[in-house]
Amino acid sequence: MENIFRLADNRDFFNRRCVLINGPIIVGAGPSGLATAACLKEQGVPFVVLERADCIASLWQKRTYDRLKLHLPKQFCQLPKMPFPEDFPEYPTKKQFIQYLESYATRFDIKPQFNECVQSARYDETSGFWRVKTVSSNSASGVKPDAEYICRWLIVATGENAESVIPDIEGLGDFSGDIVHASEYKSGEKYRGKKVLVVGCGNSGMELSLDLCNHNALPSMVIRSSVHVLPREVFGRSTFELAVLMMAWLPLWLVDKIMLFLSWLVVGSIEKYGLKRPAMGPLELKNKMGKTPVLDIGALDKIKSGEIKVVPGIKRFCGGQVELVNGEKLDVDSVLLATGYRSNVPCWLQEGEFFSKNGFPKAPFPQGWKGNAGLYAVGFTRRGLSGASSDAMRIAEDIGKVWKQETRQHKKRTTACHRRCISQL
Ligand SMILES: Cc1cc2nc3c(=O)[nH]c(=O)nc-3n(C[C@H](O)[C@H](O)[C@H](O)COP(=O)(O)OP(=O)(O)OC[C@H]3O[C@@H](n4cnc5c(N)ncnc54)[C@H](O)[C@@H]3O)c2cc1C
Ligand SMILES: NC(=O)C1=CN([C@@H]2O[C@H](COP(=O)(O)OP(=O)(O)OC[C@H]3O[C@@H](n4cnc5c(N)ncnc54)[C@H](OP(=O)(O)O)[C@@H]3O)[C@@H](O)[C@H]2O)C=CC1
Ligand SMILES: O=C(O)C(=O)Cc1c[nH]c2ccccc12
Repeated sequence: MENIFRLADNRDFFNRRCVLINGPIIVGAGPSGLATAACLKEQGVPFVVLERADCIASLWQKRTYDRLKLHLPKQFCQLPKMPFPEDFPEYPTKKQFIQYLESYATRFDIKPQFNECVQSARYDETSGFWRVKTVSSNSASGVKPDAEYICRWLIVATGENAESVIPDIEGLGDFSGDIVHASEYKSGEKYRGKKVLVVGCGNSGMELSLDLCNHNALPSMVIRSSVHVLPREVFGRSTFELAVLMMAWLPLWLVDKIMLFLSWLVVGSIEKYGLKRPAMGPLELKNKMGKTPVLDIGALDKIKSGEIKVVPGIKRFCGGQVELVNGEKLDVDSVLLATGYRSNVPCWLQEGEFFSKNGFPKAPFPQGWKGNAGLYAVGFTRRGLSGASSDAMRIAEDIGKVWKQETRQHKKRTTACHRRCISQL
């Protein structure tokens, strides 16, 4: 690869490969990393993408269930510079979305370095470069040595869902049945006839409970606090699209009130089924706390019919039983943890100014894409794929400007000088 230079003495004390990258490093080959890579290509900026998994979009390919579909209409989920194929439905399936991402990577000739997990990254004030250390995992093509990359720009694209959240609940470790996080659930097939406790009532908890019903399992869903459930469509129009249209004219609080009124018209009152609504409106809650409202695709009907039982918070697990905060005890065969995800940035990025302790940029959207010293973040807007696309375009334009200026100047320099720059590192 022309944008990678091996340093003269290219092994460190731990026998790590030391590699100088001419251009930015993108950490993560999910939709955010791919979108940024495509936009950089257009700007003529070379880059390297490092991905811990052995494929692109590993969240979608390896950590989601079979029946998953995009829950926002397709126009809100496509990446920059390449629309979805016209024959895709309004809500593409997971398979279609992955197919789209594969063709996206091919179209923009994006070839990530797979099986390389970024273990640490820090800015070296003295040299003015980022030092990025990776650990390689074994791949079909053999064992790669660990590496240290050195670069001017670091683009964090590891996602809001990098790690699964496993709650610390008394007795969970000793539970006698099987425990699976939503990210490992594929289908309800193997739960047929089983009593399944689904912990959590976000989009994952709701959709897994629905899938369990469709496979004749017996789900009980834990709702420990409150939740906004909105129908995915109102009167044949996407609820999300209606909200976006209204946001152009009306203040957020009013849009929230209208959304709740429309939801009430379509699904009626949900309180009588054990679902308490948060005090804050659905869009305000998403913006302020990052909590996504549930866009219902059928779980609510199953709750109304009693096929999904709603239960309050968990006190403890005891053998094959769960004790709830209201004192009720339930026999449980399996536990599904639909307890959400977290960013992994604090585990590897040695930086405390731009990113906060929760692994998200401190500045709210639309400011959280650019930090200091060549640091960028894409896909941490809590606005799904459309937020990632808007970050990606901003980042590429920003780096592209500097790149063009510098390459113009660089052309005037001699090759000898170029060599001197590298050997100074
Ligand atoms: C079940 C589910 C359904 C969703 N549905 C929608 C939807 O319909 N519409 C929507 O807009 N959004 C949706 N989202 C939100 C989701 O965040 C986006 O769809 C999208 O996947 C975000 O892309 P990303 O590239 O930022 O993160 P990811 O897709 O998570 O990609 C990040 C990549 O970084 C890699 N990585 C992580 N850490 C490291 C490391 N240290 N070193 C190297 N590589 C690393 C990961 O392996 C991964 O491949 C959904 C999320 C989930 C969990
Ligand atoms: N395209 C699609 O159709 C889908 C999209 N998604 C998206 O993926 C992202 C993640 O969603 P999801 O996985 O649902 O995660 P969320 O973070 O949205 O929800 C986590 C849920 O787990 C609950 N919870 C956490 N810990 C406990 C505990 N100890 N006891 C009881 N309940 C607990 C939370 O309750 P509390 O609120 O009280 O903290 C909350 O209800 C979202 O952005 C979502 O929109 C997910 C699935 C499908
Ligand atoms: O699916 C997700 O997690 C998203 O973040 C998509 C999304 C962005 N803004 C929203 C508002 C309501 C429901 C979903 C989303």
